[in-house]
Amino acid sequence: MTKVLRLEAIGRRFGDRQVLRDVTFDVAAGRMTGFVGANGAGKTTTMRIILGVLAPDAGTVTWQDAPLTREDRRRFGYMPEERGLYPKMTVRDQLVYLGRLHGLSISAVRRNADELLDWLSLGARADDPLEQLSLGNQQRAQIAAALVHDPDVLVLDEPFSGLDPLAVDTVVAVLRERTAHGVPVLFSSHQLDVVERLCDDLVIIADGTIRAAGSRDGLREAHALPRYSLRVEGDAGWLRDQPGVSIVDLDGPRAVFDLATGADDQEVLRAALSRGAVRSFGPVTPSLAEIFREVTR
Ligand SMILES: Nc1ncnc2c1ncn2[C@@H]1O[C@H](COP(=O)(O)OP(=O)(O)OP(=O)(O)O)[C@@H](O)[C@H]1O
Repeated sequence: MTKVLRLEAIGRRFGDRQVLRDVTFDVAAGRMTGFVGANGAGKTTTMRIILGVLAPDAGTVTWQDAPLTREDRRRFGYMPEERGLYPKMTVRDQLVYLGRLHGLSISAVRRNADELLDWLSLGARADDPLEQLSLGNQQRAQIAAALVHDPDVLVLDEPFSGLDPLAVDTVVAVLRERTAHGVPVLFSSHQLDVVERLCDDLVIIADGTIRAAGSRDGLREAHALPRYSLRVEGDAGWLRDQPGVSIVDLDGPRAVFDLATGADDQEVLRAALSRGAVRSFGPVTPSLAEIFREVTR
């Protein structure tokens, strides 16, 4: 039995619009899986199908190799796009209420709620109604709500939107603690820099189809170009005449260039050293933004 949440060949249409087509990917135990795509690509629809809020027209979602049951889904933590806490209820009361709804004992749920609120730096606001909190703090409360019942699987729709960089780090620490206990975490985000920094695995969706899925580092390698960056002491203009080199960007001592197939990177390095000091030289790995542009073109 593998602790994997698996989507296989999921299809969904709204009216005559096919919004998901053959959506297949895994969210593995103990991994943070970033789910990225443009507006309307199908992320929220996919997450709603995982949670059973919406039924697929085709395909299956399995957890630990078996089709998802209502009981499994009770053990999932979900942060929906439309949020959905009660504005007039205090933060702590809603967490306790939600934890009880998921079947936790009152003592367990109080303990979890207080721990999460502390961890998310919301302890001082625990007895305030949600509507009196800043938007960023309301967002933290939503995250606490998704986590309060110690879920087996976490599905979070845009958990980092509206958070400042420090708050992002706080939330990441809380999620990492969950993955360290083997929980699979699927989160959607528009912030490619944030996803790049903190996901282990990546799923890229465009127009309802999966364009790339796999480990972040594996995808980077798979999409790597024979591209290099070089910084020398003097002017790097000589690179223009170096065999096999095509310049991508040249700015005084700094250059980014592609190497033709078969050209030797060490040859370029030796050429640089023969002209003076070399401050840095190495391959350039593509950023997530570049991979995203390439696979969604
Ligand atoms: N209930 C619905 N009825 C009709 N069309 C819908 C419905 N829900 C979603 N759609 C359409 O399905 C497509 C996918 O929407 P979805 O919300 O899943 O995208 P998303 O990737 O989450 O986008 P965003 O990043 O903007 O939240 C969109 O074209 C959307 O208009």
